[in-house]
Amino acid sequence: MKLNDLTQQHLRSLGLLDRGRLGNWIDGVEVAPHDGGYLPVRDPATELLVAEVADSRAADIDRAVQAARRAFDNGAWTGLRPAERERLLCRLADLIEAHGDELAALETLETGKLLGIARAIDVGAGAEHVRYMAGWATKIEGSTLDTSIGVPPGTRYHAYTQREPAGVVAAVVPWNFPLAIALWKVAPALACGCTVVLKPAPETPLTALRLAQLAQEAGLPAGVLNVVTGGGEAGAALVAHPGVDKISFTGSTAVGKAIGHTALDRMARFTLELGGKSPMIVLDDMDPERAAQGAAMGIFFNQGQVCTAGSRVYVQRARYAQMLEALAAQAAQLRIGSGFDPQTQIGPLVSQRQLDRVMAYVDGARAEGARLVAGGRRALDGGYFVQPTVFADTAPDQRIVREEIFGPVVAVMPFDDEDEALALANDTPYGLAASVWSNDLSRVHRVVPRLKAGIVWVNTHNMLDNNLPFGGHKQSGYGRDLGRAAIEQYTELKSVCIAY
Ligand SMILES: NC(=O)c1ccc[n+]([C@@H]2O[C@H](COP(=O)([O-])OP(=O)(O)OC[C@H]3O[C@@H](n4cnc5c(N)ncnc54)[C@H](O)[C@@H]3O)[C@@H](O)[C@H]2O)c1
Ligand SMILES: O=S(=O)(O)c1ccc(CO)cc1
Repeated sequence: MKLNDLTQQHLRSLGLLDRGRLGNWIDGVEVAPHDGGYLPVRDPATELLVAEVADSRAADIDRAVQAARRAFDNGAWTGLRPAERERLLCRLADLIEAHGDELAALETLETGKLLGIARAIDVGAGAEHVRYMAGWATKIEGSTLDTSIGVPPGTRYHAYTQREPAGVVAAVVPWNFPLAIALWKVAPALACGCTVVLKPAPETPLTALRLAQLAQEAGLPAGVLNVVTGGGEAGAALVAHPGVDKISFTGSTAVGKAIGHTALDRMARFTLELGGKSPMIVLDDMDPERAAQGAAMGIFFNQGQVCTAGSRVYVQRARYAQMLEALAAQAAQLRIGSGFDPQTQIGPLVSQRQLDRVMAYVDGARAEGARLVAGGRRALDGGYFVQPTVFADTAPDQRIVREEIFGPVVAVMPFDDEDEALALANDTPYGLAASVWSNDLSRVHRVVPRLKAGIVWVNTHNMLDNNLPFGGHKQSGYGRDLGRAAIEQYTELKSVCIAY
């Protein structure tokens, strides 16, 4: 199969055709894998091979961690004045923006996502995030304390706390927002004076490798940001490496738990951003058309490959039929196609594996007796496309209600009162996000505190901000990305006590 004309035209204009084989980025240079081979990177819209990247093994990981260790220990980055780190990170943000067309095209090429989303979120919000975190480099502070122990008599103490960089950071990221999520980890780590080994998902390594080159162009010293490509084996070797002080992972809950165990064995610090099964609660004072629009955005944005996707929608019974009809109509209208086509609203899923996984959930839901009201089939010829799919009247114990699908599939269910809505919404091991849809402030204030989720939206869904800490309750994670909270994740607190 050939790259479709649109993709080809777009990539040729940016000089991105025929990327060939790409090695790891270690210590400021491209390095071929030591003993592993190469992994294919495919365009999900056409299934065509677009590049091959290193399938890294322990020796490659060791080389990258050693480079990051040297760069940390020699003080070339950590020892810089914070204002200088800020300046270099701002330069990196400028370069990300200056190469925005290229980075967005690479992101669409490897994920299949809409070019507009790649431009706005992975590139636009990503660059803003680097700038936001650069600002923190000069604002990391501790506190002074008045100690009054008075032992031995006559001795006084002056005490203070300071935050120090956590050390060498292993950042392991997924494929849904490859550049944005990489930057959520790389930017605060670098702002705090850490050095980084970044491992992107095997499906989406291209923007991470380009980011490392841009970091060098921005003036970051060699070894400060290293990128190793590969799959689970590479990730496992990285997080188990004794030279890694801090692990920052975004991905599935199963892998996150395994990483947590590995980290605890040597007491490495860790942040885990994991899966979700996020509920939307629509109260009966809400306009069902508006709620349906919100639900469509909540579940179909990025083909549902969003960890906060609103994949369970609970609607108060008086509005249930209307809202279901409106949501099904919206799902049926969405235009499916290449992410490079500006008319497209739903692109392909990221891989054959993800397509098979999502279709297994859809087929399983049918077999379990869920009522299909929209979609339910693969779309187009070739490529990993799935129709936006709506199931109704699903039961709390069905797999599409309990398990994370990570695709454009939503289950819509009725409820009678707020207590029932909250019981259903909280009936999950996950606790990443939730949304409430109502214009009645008293009802909103009653419901929000009772939702067990790291972020709760009111009359919106999937909205993140660089300033707003993001992470999960329950099995959706440990620690936080974004905002000031992220700075705490990449620093160690030290107390200093001086007798005088
Ligand atoms: N909470 C969040 O912020 C957030 C954001 C996006 C995605 N996610 C989650 O990510 C998942 C989808 O992404 P995925 O399929 O790439 O997840 P995944 O857990 O399979 O892989 C994530 C990353 O971990 C690596 N990896 C796999 N096995 C590993 C191991 N044993 N040790 C170390 N690294 C390993 C992968 O190569 C990849 O880079 C979903 O569950 C989704 O909810 C969470
Ligand atoms: O990383 S994710 O949680 O999947 C995510 C959610 C929302 C957005 C857009 O605001 C980006 C990434």
